Amino acid sequence: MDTLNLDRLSKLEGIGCSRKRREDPRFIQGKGNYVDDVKMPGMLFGAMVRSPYAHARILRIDTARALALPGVHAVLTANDLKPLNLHWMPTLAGDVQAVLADEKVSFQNQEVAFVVADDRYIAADAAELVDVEYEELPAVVDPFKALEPDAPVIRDDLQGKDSGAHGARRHHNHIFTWEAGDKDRTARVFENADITVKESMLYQRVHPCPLETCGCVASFDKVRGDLTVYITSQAPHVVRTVVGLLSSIPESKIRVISPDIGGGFGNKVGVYPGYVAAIVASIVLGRPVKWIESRTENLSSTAFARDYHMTGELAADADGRIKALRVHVTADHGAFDACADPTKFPAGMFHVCTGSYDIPNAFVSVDGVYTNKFPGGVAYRCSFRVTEAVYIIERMVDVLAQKLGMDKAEIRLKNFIPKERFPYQTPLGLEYDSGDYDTALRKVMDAVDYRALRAEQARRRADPQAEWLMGIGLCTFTEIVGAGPSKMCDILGLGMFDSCEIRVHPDGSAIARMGTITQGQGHQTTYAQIIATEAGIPASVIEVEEGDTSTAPYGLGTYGSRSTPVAGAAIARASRKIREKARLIAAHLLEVSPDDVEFDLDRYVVKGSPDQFKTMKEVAMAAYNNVPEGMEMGLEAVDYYDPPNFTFPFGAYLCVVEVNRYSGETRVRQFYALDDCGTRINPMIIEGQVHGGLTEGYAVAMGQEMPYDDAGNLLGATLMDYFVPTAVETPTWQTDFTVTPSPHHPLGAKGVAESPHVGSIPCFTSAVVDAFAHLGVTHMNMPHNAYRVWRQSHALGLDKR
Ligand code: PCD
Ligand SMILES: [Cu+]
Repeated sequence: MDTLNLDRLSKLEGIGCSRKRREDPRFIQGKGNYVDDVKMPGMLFGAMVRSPYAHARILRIDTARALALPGVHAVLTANDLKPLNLHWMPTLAGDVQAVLADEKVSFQNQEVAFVVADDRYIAADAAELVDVEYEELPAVVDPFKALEPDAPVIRDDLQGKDSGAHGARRHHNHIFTWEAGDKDRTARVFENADITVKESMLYQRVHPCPLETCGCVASFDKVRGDLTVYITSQAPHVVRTVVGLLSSIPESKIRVISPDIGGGFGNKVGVYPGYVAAIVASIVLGRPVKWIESRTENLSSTAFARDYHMTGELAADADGRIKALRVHVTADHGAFDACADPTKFPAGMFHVCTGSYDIPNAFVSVDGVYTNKFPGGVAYRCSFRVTEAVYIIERMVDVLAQKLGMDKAEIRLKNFIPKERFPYQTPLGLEYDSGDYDTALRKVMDAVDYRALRAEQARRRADPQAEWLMGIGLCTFTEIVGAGPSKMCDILGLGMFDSCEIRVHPDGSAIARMGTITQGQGHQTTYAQIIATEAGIPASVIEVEEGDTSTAPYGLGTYGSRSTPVAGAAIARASRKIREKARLIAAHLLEVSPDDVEFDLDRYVVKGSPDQFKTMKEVAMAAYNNVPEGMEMGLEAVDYYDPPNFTFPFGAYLCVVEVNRYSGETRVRQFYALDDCGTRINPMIIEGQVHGGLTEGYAVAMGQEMPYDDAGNLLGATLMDYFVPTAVETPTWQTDFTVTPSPHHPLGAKGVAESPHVGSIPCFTSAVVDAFAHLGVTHMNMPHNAYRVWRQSHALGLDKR
């Protein structure tokens, strides 16, 4: 391209450009607008009264003392919600959840009553004046114990129901059994295999812990009958539909606005009791009501992640060819099944657990179980149980390599799905769109000099005095993102498409609106880049707006790295519709046939005579005064995109750790992350997303957990206990990429934001275990904090001086 064209190209700041983030100037100046910044005239504040017990009968609630406190306007309990039929609400998983506890509580910090007062302080004081009399019941926090015959009944409301939203229930605390694959054939392969390995592991309960906690401001206008809800939600349209269904207010009278969001990470997909309570309070009192969670409320009641007890088995030939995979999961869902998954998949996309490998036979089953823990099961930087799936397969491949005495990299290279085999049908029912795993892993091995690392490790292992043990971890993962094809994926019956609407103004600038909502990812920056390339409008004059249901087209929201695969495609297609109409207008202006005009970056050129052209800016003006005979005025387009399949980003990660045999301290010496997300829209944003995902992966692998005591007390729901790494703890990341475009996405782009989280977690475990692997250790459960790692060292006698 000559310099003139390069100049025009760079002015567009389109796909592939590391354009600076449009949203940052307001964030770094403290000018963001979050839910807690919303202030309305006459606004009241709500606070929750919560249960101190994990399991108890409620004998009596006395609100008199609270109501007597000056400044208190109302105290809502289940009894107030009953006439409205709102004391229970449906969950995304087809279960129901108590909004305010009805007769009994089933987890610690469960919502019992909602106090509304003039300000936060009065509300908090009044919450302490609500007298609740409990009769404590035995609690169960272990899903295996919950399935014992005489285990306490957690859900009285389900007694006698032998089936639920996902089929048969075989015990009063059993929720569902979900299966995929061929059980009998897989069993036969295991019986006849040369080698089999088996390992059980816990992917511990964690919490997404966004910086901004959950909250909303509900405002019901009694005169007009309109309900406006400002909410920190990853799916504002879905919230509008749910609120409409629950309240019988028509959706046309409900406006849901997600303003700036201080991180979502799956925590802000669901509808929580606090939202319902604030909305009801606003309707009852006719005044705006704000409810904002405290940190402890966030960490103990809205949406945990993981809590998967997994057993994996692999069958292989003596030379290391994998023949079959079998996995069983006991999934602890807490007291209500509120997992945020597409309706048909109670274990999300767990069946991506055959990973990057060509495994001919597989069978997976998942049992969901109730315990006295808070509900959730959200996709914490993971597209619905994908991180659990990647964890089990990556761990099992390591375990198999160990049993065979093979190198971890070698066994992977031997079993990868070859790139010629895509689209690839997995034995668990998915079709991978594209991949090139071999190239990715080899690139990483070269970049880090894998052989030299192994040689260094061998020397270290041979030295009995070495204080620091060296471990090398590998992970070659396949993600599944972009939920999803409506034939497979829906939420409450709504297909998981997404949308884009673009309006080009007479001066050539534009506004674009989508059904997704950024929580920090930078959509305002990257979406404009797609339009720039596809419609020839400079990104700098495109406003991107999301999150207001009164202006944005309906969409299912942002989670599961679905924005690029789904909304990104809608944006490309809407832009192409604009481009097509613009071409007809340009031809009209140039007085030639439309077939003789072609699109060139930012203009329409008469084929063969580059001097004859109309710029997109000129066309935009003409769209409002001079269009071809019979054409409608204006220049706008809408697109609703229902993807034909998911996209399957992948990556190869390597981690080197140093483990102190005396203290258990683990230092990450090197972390090399190669990601392939197909076509890259903004390389700088991708790198930032990868850094963020790796840091959250480090958090989960090395420190995050939500432990309970036997009475069901959550130990440590504060940031004193719950590990959120700062710049001090965070290792240095090295990033790299390959580009394998998705064949079915209009831009070839796949999601990227979750991959680093999903891929890094097993990589850290792989590295820590590897430090002890020569002594026969095959697995260590997370989190790999110093105490737990020291215990391993101690068990092997390594900590003796
Ligand atoms: N190829 C490509 C891809 C992508 N990109 C970019 O990057 C980003 C991202 O993307 P994605 O992957 O598509 O994704 P989304 O959908 O957008 O998002 C979501 C994600 O995102 C992440 N990241 C982040 N960041 C921030 N800052 N914040 C937040 O919150 C967050 N979150 C997280 C999570 S968790 Mo879930 O919800 O759990 O499921 S899911 C998730 C954006 O901006 C885009 O545009 C590009 O450029 N290229
Ligand atoms: Cu997940």
